[in-house]
Amino acid sequence: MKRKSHKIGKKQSRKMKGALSNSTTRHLQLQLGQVSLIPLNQPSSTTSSDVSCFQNLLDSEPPNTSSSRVPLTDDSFADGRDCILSQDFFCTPDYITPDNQHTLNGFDCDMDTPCPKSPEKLSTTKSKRCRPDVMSVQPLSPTFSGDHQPAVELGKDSFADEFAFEKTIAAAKPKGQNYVSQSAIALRFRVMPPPCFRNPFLEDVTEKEIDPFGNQRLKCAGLFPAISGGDGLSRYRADFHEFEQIGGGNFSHVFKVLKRLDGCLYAVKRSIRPLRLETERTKALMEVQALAALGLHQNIVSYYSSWFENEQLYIQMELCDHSLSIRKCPEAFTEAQVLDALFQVANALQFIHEKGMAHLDVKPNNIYVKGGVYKLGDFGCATLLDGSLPIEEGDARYMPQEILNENYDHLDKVDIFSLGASIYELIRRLPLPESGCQYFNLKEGKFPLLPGHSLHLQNLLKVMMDPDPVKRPSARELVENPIFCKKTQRIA
Ligand SMILES: Nc1ncnc2c1ncn2[C@@H]1O[C@H](COP(=O)(O)OP(=O)(O)OP(=O)(O)O)[C@@H](O)[C@H]1O
Ligand SMILES: [Mg+2]
Repeated sequence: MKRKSHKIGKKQSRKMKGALSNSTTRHLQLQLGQVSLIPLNQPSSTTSSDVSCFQNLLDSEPPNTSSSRVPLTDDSFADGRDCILSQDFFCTPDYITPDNQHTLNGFDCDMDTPCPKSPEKLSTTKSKRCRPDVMSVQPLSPTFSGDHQPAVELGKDSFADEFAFEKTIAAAKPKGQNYVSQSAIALRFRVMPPPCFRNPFLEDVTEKEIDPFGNQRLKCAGLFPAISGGDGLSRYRADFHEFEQIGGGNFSHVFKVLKRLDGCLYAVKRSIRPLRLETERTKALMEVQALAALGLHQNIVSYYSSWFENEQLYIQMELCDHSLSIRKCPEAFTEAQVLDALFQVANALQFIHEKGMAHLDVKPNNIYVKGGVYKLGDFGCATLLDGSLPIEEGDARYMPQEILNENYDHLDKVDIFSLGASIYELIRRLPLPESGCQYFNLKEGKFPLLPGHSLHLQNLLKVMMDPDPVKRPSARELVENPIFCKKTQRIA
């Protein structure tokens, strides 16, 4: 059985809902739509309800253009009180999601491609406008100096409404009454940056280069937990619109999401159980660190970003169509399809092994397909070939006997065995046995004939699953096998 100590438990839902008064709603809509302004005399204890309101607005259906706008006579802006940027808002991105973005309307978006085309540039974009007499604050900009260049371009409709709205605010509000306090700026740029982790998969980087604040941070015990959603706002909810759950393993749920800011589809993987202990977080981070250290390869699922929230790890990845699990891919593979999958995953393994890493959890569930391209994912068991990192083997059904016996001398050949076992399963369309005679036969590379498939392929699978790791081909040798000759000629 798979042993991944960092990924167990049940999903914890933390939706903050709160009752909204009309004025608070308008106020928060304004925060979402324009700038973050909280009256100075509003007690800081209102933070949690503000958060709830903010969350509610994010969770709610996108309002239509006309009703989503803040009434032009909003009291909080007309009364001329001093305003300060909300503390909460410093911890969350400030941008304006186009009204139609949730449904992808207005985007020339092919749902099959991970990056739908951006909307065509409109002649009037918010970023081009100069608004000298309107206070404009961009919490994400490096300074709050009043440079009136919003970072986000808006659609035409949004633009017209926003413009009318801003004009009214400008008229209603006496000049010089708004300011951004120094303490607010300090909050935005927290005194200490969050911790930097050493990536164990990357060599030749000194500790100092990685974390120049390391010494100071020693004095700040307790900072580490603060990265787990300490401010109560959800980066996931703020940055992404969730469509549906597309997968779930023993330890994570995977969702198809739209990133609000760039309008592209991604997969976000969230650990099911909160990672309360530092050791758990460090272990979970290894998946991210392995992906990040590997870099790009067409047969490896691309990694974009990751963060902790509510003590759960979120990993933003390239969205693929589905995995090769029997459930998702029930039809039998032809020999040509099998060779295609074998060749492409072998390429991924060659890349991984040449970077000094082993995957250690190769199986159909962890091989994804995207437009005919096979991609290896789930690096939760990845480790270094030299044995300098802890080793946790993946699903025992796909593991060779030596690793189950804790012989870690040929970790690259573990992946070769697992790939052979995965291809065997793909051909048979039956789950591999978990115990019994057949289970042990497979560990010795013994399996019945595979009707409809060439002897060349069957012999290759047998040698990939040889009980002696030394006799198994390396990933490079596999890729160079003459069985793929036609294929490589085609690619060349
Ligand atoms: N980038 C992706 N695109 C599409 N589907 C994905 C992606 N990543 C994961 N999935 C789906 O989610 C499932 C679970 O993902 P993953 O294997 O990474 O989670 P896990 O909890 O580590 O699983 P395991 O039980 O294998 O340890 C996959 O089998 C696949 O169906
Ligand atoms: Mg998996």
